[in-house]
Amino acid sequence: MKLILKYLKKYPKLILLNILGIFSFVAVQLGIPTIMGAMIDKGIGNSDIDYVKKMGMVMLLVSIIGGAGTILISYASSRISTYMIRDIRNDVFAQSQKFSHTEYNKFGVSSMITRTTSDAFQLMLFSNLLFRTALLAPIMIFISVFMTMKTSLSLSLIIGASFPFIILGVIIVAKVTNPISDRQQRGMDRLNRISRENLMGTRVIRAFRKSKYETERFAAVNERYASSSKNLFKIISFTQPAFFFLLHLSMMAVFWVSTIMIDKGTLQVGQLVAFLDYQFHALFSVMLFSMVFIMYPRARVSANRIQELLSEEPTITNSNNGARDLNGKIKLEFDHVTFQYPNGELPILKDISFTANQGETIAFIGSTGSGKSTLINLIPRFYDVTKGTIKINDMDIRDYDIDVLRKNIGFIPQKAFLFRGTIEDNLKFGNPNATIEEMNHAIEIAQAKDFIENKPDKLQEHISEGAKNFSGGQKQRISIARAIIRKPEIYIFDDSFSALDYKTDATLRKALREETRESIVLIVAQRIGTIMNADKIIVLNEGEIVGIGTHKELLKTCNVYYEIAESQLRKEELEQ
Ligand SMILES: Nc1ncnc2c1ncn2[C@@H]1O[C@H](COP(=O)(O)OP(=O)(O)OP(=O)(O)O)[C@@H](O)[C@H]1O
Repeated sequence: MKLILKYLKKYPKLILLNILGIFSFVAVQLGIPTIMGAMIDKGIGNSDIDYVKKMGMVMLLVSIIGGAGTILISYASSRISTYMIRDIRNDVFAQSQKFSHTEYNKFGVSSMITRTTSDAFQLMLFSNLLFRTALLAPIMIFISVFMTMKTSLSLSLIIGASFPFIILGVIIVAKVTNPISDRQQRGMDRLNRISRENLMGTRVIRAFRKSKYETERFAAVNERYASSSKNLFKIISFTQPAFFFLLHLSMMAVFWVSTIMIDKGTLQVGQLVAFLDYQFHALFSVMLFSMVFIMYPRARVSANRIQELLSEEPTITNSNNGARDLNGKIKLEFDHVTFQYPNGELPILKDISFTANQGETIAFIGSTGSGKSTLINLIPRFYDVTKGTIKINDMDIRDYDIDVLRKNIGFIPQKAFLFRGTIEDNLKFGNPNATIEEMNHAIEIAQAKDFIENKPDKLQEHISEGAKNFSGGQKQRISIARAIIRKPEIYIFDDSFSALDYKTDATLRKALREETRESIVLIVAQRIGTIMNADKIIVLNEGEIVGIGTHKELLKTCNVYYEIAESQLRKEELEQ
């Protein structure tokens, strides 16, 4: 509810329209039975056709006003709920942009998608119901109860007797549905997760002939989801017939008592008609109001899940008044850096120290899982160090404005990720103001010019979702060009040449050397050939530096490096 109230404040005009609609609706709905009662008793009872005509006109006018009120309620409530959910979705998305990898790992991508889609939708349904009925129903209940009592006190006691049963029913339903709603939304998370995994891993699933297994796995999770939804709808759908049963029961009692009263002359037929209408409004409004309480637990689960995202404090925060400039010649320094993943038990990097100066190429090599990617992920602050400091130009990177820090880094990830759009759109992701010359220069260095020229639409060639219409090597080269366009101070290549053939790899690195003369280049690679010309090679083993030096120095001083080189180079190359 707090979440809804917070967003509601933005739309005072629509709230006002909603209230206006509610009041005209209430006045009309509750005015009509009085007019009807008078028409029957004074008009039909006295055969006064003029009176019936006059009251008929009044009734018509009142109905038109009532119709306008209903339209106003629908207009205002649907607008408020739609805008509100739009704002919530925007805020959740903006918040997710602030999240570091730690928060992504904590929530899981699938759950974040469910929260912005399914949970937001649940909240929209509930808020729509809320704005239509939350104010309307209590006013209707209050006035129609008053009118029933005014029409006949003894008959109203009969209706009053059904109220405690309705309230008790609502409490029971709310209590029972709360845990089921929670299970249902978590089931939706699981469904999303499996769908995503399957859609992304289709080729693996087919290659390993696991389609049947995956279909069964999906069906099992889907069945669990359907079962909790079924239980929820069963309970909710049971409430309406139960309510109407109570309504009819009380109507029967009213008819029974009123027959006696009319016989005795203490009640008129018109009064009975008006009473029945008021009774219907009173009980129907109670039912509407009950629906708010019945739907509330489900909406609360969704609201809590959204609120949990919105109130999550990102672990990586931007320094207040962080430095806006890197100042002078670029220098990067790791000073006794230790790092442990928030969900991990042991440090992945231990006491890492090294310095990289402007114009230098530093390479990282080591067995898989030795911590190479983890190390370079610390530089753009995807994670923050656990101990020690990373400095750029002698200042802790946490003291820089995070945008300035990242603007100066050209990051080329292990798995090239391209967005749906054109090649040009993707290049401009690196620098929206890049000119055509700059783009051509970047694709030339990235050795992407030839294949782009061969595409029918050149730079305008369409990239499909997940860049499925490009090969692994082509994707890598576009993602390298995207980083070059930024002209960053620090280049980070995380195994970004792995999908290139040896010749392209060598030509690309040669062209890059010219381009990056004024920058620091950090390269993570598995191939010795890719890094042997680096100014400094850092050998990692189980998160520790076990060797620093040039290729030649390391061959002599570092066993781990020698073993890697031995497995990849010919004997003569080793002895050179
Ligand atoms: N998000 C994470 N949460 C917890 N542990 C992680 C996470 N990412 C990586 N690790 C662990 O950190 C260790 C180092 O992984 P990292 O990816 O840095 O190795 P790497 O040297 O780059 O390996 P590769 O050459 O195979 O890419 C591994 O044991 C891995 O399981």
